[in-house]
Amino acid sequence: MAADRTAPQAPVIPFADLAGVADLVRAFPGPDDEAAERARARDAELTKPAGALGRLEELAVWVAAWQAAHPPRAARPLACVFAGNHGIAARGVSAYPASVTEQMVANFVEGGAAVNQLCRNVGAGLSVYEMGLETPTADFTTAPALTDTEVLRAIAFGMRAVEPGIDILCLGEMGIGNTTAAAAMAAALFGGTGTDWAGPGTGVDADGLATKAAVIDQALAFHGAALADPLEVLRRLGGHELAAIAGAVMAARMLRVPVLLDGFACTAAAAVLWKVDPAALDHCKVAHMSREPGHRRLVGAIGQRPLLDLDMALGEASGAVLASGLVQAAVSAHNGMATFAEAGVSTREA
Ligand SMILES: O=C(O)c1ccc[n+]([C@@H]2O[C@H](COP(=O)([O-])O)[C@@H](O)[C@H]2O)c1
Ligand SMILES: Cc1cc2nc[nH]c2cc1C
Repeated sequence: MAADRTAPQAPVIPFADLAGVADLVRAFPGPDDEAAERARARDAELTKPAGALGRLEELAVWVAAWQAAHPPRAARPLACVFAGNHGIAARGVSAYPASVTEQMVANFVEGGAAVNQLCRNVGAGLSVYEMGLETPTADFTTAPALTDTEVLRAIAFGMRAVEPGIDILCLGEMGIGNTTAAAAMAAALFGGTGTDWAGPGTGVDADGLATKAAVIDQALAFHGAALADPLEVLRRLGGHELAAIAGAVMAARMLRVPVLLDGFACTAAAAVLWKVDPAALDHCKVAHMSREPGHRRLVGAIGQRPLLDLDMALGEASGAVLASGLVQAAVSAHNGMATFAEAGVSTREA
């Protein structure tokens, strides 16, 4: 399946500043308790020992609660891959040149990337958003990665990517250098040094890993106390695609679409909102545990337990799309199974 390619337009920016973004996050709607209760009640009637479908049962209830609907739906997943370039890539922190970001966008559009095949497998749509690839972020060791206007525009752009009518949103990114940005963001949000959070990314050698840790430490020292504000972490250390992911997470909450988060960079972008309000990611599940070592630490910090653990470290929404198949399985079982009464199966003995 080929991807839709969408060039950045100038979205209407619905906030005056980052404080307005934080206000919206703190005012997020909660889950629909009635839909969740209906899902739990139906689950208790289905022909299986109580709890025997394990986390699939919890997934069906979670989808109902955040869609505010019972029965839950999962037939229409949409994957959104945001692509951005990073000034820090010029510092030798990736195994690949920055030109690969644009080349992989072309590959997504042609249908040749892993995510295209994974989308085909679950019937997901795929939209690829180029976030001004000709304009990388500034090198965050000497300046904020994004200006105020750039970060607000990228958040607003990501918000617009959430199409009404979709059942599940799978978020992912493409951006050479962005595991360094993600590691810096994680260190700023949750403490620790470059060494604690840097990993191989696309496969840097020992020198590359040492460079990564060093640039993260330089960035933490350069930005200092300004990093106490989580949305400043996104602006100063993040990137266009990472801000867009944060915006998409926000819009999905408002539009009642459950979200699957992909690997390290995607989770780091979402973690900014968790730091604003720990309830902000309750409509999101980390889809898989990335092989990138910082991801394990990061998902622990935001209290998540990934659905899958397959030693993947690809990005491009691949793990999120795979996990959407699991959500579809959970919802199919929930909606389609017979109840004990319908099937004439004896219930548990008293
Ligand atoms: O999803 C992950 O956890 C993941 C781990 C390592 C690498 N990646 C992908 O590789 C790119 C970033 O790696 P790097 O080495 O350039 O920082 C970016 O396009 C990501 O989608 C993704
Ligand atoms: C080839 C390649 C494909 C990717 N997909 C997501 N990130 C990527 C990074 C590289 C280098």
